[in-house]
Parts: sequence; C-alpha cells; structure tokens
Amino acid sequence: MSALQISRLAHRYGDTTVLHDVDLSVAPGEVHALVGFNGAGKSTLMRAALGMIRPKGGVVRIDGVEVAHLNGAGWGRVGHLIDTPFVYPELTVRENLWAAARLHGVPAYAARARADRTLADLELGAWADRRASALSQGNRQRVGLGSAFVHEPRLLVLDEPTNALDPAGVLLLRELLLARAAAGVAALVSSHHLDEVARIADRVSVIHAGTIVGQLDPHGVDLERAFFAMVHAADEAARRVEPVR
Ligand SMILES: Nc1ncnc2c1ncn2[C@@H]1O[C@H](COP(=O)(O)OP(=O)(O)OP(=O)(O)O)[C@@H](O)[C@H]1O
Repeated sequence: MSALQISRLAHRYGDTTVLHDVDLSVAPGEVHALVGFNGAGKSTLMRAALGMIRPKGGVVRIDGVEVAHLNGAGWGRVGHLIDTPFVYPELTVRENLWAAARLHGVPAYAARARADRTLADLELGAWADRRASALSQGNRQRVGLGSAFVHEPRLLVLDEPTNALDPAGVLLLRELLLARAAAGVAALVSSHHLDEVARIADRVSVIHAGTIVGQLDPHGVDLERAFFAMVHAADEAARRVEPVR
C-alpha cells in the first residue's frame, strides 16, 4: 500500500484552475520529487495532500485513510514543511523541537531526547538555547526541518526543503532524507534544483500548469534538457487542442 496516494486531485482558486486531475503516489522507502516552474502547482498539491486546503475534486489517502478521516495518531506519522518554516519565535530552538515532538504525539518522557537528537542531526547545537526569533533564515529553515523530522514520521512532505540552506545544510538534509528513506520512510519533496533531485529521488514527476506531464529519470544524463523538452512538449500539445478562433 502507498504511504501517500493522490487520485484525480483537482483544485482552483476562483476561476483559475491550478490542479487538473493529478495522480501521484509515494511508496514506503521512496523519495518522490516534484519539479516544476514557479506557479506550477507544487505547494497547492502538497497543501491538499496534507488536508490544509479542501480540493475541488479527487481523493488523497495517507496509509490508505482519506485525509479528512485521518485521526491524531495518523497525523502523528506525518511530518511536513510547507512554504516558510513554522517556528514559535519566542521559544528557543530546543523548545521549538520539543514542542513539535509533543504536538505530534511523542510522550513527554521521550520528547527531550528526540529534540536533542534532532539538534545534533541538523547541527543546531550551537543555537539550541537561542530564541527562534533571533535566528538567521537558514537556521530557521533547519528548525522547520527539525520540526518535520523530530517525531520520526513515516511520511514526509517537504516543499522546497533546501530553501535558504547553505551547502552544509543541503548535504545534511540529503543524508537525513536518504537515511530515513532507507529505513522505510516515504517522502514527497518539491524542488527547483534538478541536480539535488538527481541525488535524492527514486522518482521525479514534472508538474506543469497544474498537470503531471511526465516523469524524469533521476539517473538520466541531462535532467535539465529533459525537463525543458517535457514542458515544451506539454505546451505544444496544449496549443494544438486550443480551439481555433
Ligand atoms: N491562496 C491563493 N489564492 C489564489 N491563487 C493562488 C493561491 N495560492 C496559489 N495560487 C495560485 O495557484 C498557482 C499554483 O501556485 P503554487 O503555490 O501551488 O505553485 P508552486 O509550484 O508551489 O510555485 P513556486 O515554485 O513558486 O513555489 C499559482 O498560479 C498561484 O498564483
């Protein structure tokens, strides 16, 4: 069974359709990358997958359960980071991670150890007792990632997780993600960085104007060229079906 199964997902804002009949799945142990231009629909897809917006059509299942029916324990097996990292500015880094663990159902006796482990995983030890409001953007992103990982979820949904990270942070995230995937965790990750995607993904889906237009081979020779060829072919196909005025 897929950890995440998205079927015929459709969404629009006002009169503008932003997702058209999207089908996508992520298996346990798989890193599935979603790539596309700005505005292609990646964040909207992820928000719908996490029940943050109610889509106009389609079904999302996490571990076989429709998101609308997922209970607290079910959400406790999911970790996410969408757009800007959520941090409590007045709490320290350590307290933020502890709070994220508790909010995802980690019992009080285990939360401190999980927070400490996550501090080490993301090399945030030097900032552990600093308030989140005083962090740099990249370190705030690390705290946001830590909050997604701290409760050891079985499904990760990460929207452009390398945002604001320095090269060391990108490397840490890659190692963390690959280690979790090797332990059976499913991950859906959006990215603009095709080089990074090639290093982490088992599968790469291209989303363009709200439609999944194809898959790229992460081990292919020229991912960038293949990406542009795919989106241009999709544009051409869309032009051909447009009615003649
Ligand atoms: N709350 C909203 N109200 C109206 N339109 C929206 C809203 N959120 C997103 N959109 C529109 O939906 C489309 C898809 O946006 P989305 O944020 O999902 O794209 P994205 O692929 O994540 O882009 P980026 O790579 O820039 O983050 C865009 O045209 C965007 O302007």
